[in-house]
Amino acid sequence: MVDELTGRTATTFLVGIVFLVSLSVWSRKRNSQLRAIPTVGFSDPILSYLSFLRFNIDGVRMLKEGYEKTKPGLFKIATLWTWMVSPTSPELIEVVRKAPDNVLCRRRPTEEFIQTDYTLDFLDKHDHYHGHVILSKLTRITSATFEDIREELVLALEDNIPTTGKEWVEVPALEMMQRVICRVTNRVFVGAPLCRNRDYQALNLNFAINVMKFATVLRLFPDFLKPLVTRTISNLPSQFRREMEFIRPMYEERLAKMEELGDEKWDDGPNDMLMWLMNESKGVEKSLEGVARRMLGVNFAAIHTTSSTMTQVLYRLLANPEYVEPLRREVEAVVAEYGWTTDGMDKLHKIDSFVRETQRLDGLGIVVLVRMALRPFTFPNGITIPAGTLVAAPLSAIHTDEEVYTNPDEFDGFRFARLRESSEGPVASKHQAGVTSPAHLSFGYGRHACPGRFFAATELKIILARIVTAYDLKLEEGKEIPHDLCIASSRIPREASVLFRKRQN
Ligand code: HEM
Repeated sequence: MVDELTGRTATTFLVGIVFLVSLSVWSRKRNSQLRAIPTVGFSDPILSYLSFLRFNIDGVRMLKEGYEKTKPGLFKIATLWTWMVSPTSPELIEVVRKAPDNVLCRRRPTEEFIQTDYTLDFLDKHDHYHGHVILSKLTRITSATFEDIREELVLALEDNIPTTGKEWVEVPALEMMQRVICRVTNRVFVGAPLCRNRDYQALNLNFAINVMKFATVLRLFPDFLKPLVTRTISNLPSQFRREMEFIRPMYEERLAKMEELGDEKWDDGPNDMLMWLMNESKGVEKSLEGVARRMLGVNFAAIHTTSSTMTQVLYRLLANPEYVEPLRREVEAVVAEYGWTTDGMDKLHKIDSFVRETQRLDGLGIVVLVRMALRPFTFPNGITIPAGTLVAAPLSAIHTDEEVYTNPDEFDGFRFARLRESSEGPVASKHQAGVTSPAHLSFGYGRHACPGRFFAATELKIILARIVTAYDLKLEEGKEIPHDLCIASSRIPREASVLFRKRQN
């Protein structure tokens, strides 16, 4: 028995050694091709794994170090299987932005991270038409849709912040924002009353969490086992079925009407995401199942991103309460002149700036424009990276570069409002929330920049405007805002209780 155990331990040990040696040989090879690029942490094939571990908890500092030492060049940091190469100048970022997808691919890193083949394969692989729908339809919010958003927001905040009289109520900020944003967003995706259905909201909120959990488990398995693991434990198919049941009545009614109209245009037809997807989808994607999956996918992209950002905005406001009064005054002056309208939203420069500044310093990730080289790629400085290398812009370092921003580490809520007022024409609009550039990358940059960014910016602004004008808010005595949780390249706000009451002055 003891002999058997010793034998088994020795075999495991031997397999481990062989594995590490092969890994080392293999990574030495990949390393040699990138020798010309300075490393943050260890360049040595084996020790570089220590740097990979460090990146998981200390990424912001490592990016800053690489950025400051190598600007305007390139630096690299070890990831588990490959190297991540980071461009540090606007010119190099432009080079990455312009590279075609068959050279620097956007889809491949996401495929690995979300395991899209087994979770959301329909979203990326076969047909990306929802991106066009988001950009062309969701961005152009009509005044009727804007009025719907406002109405839903007022009701959603009342339901989720149950204030009575002058009493303060304690609300978990992140959870509240998730519910509010899920409901408001779905007012535009499926309309009322479905957007108010708690089970429908829970399905859309949990779907994203379940995808991420399942992808984390799947990454532990070799490729050949993934189909089996998916068939055995994935709960995503049952969620697709539930989404189908929720939208079935609307889908079938609309389909019948569309068939009845034939080639004729449905002039006063519904104006929501469900309808846009039904109109734009083709072939199998037009089926109830195709549209239901796509609805879940669009919710996946929209809800947690916006609600985490809005939570960060709220935390910045709590940490800097001196902004509340000037924000209130701005909203009241604008609403008095334009009402709660899209035109009015465009005039909320301070609100806009506060959101953009929060995204500059907080945001949801510390790198962006993440691409994988599918073939060797040569930068203008002559350095070639081999296929399989990751490329990613060091967002957190760029956003805190003193050559780009004055007092870059200071939260200056009206920074972008001042920049906007001191410039004119198209240059002024560069500083608006939702607009991307090599200096402000929270929504990405270039042809793969977030297509939902203008909608997200509108939501964030109207929510902030409503909260400052309708509520007083503070933290409980002695409590502080928790720092965001930074793991590897992701950054998410933690939960905190916030005290709200109806506005008193
Ligand atoms: C504050 C909220 C949001 C943030 C911070 C955010 C951020 C991002 C970022 C950084 C990317 C990747 C860009 C790149 O790879 O270069 C992205 C992609 C994407 N986002 Fe957003 N997003 C937000 C809200 C939304 C909303 C509301 C929607 C939809 C309604 C949406 C839909 C998408 C889609 C479909 C993509 C993939 C685009 C492509 O591959 O071409 N996002 N987003």
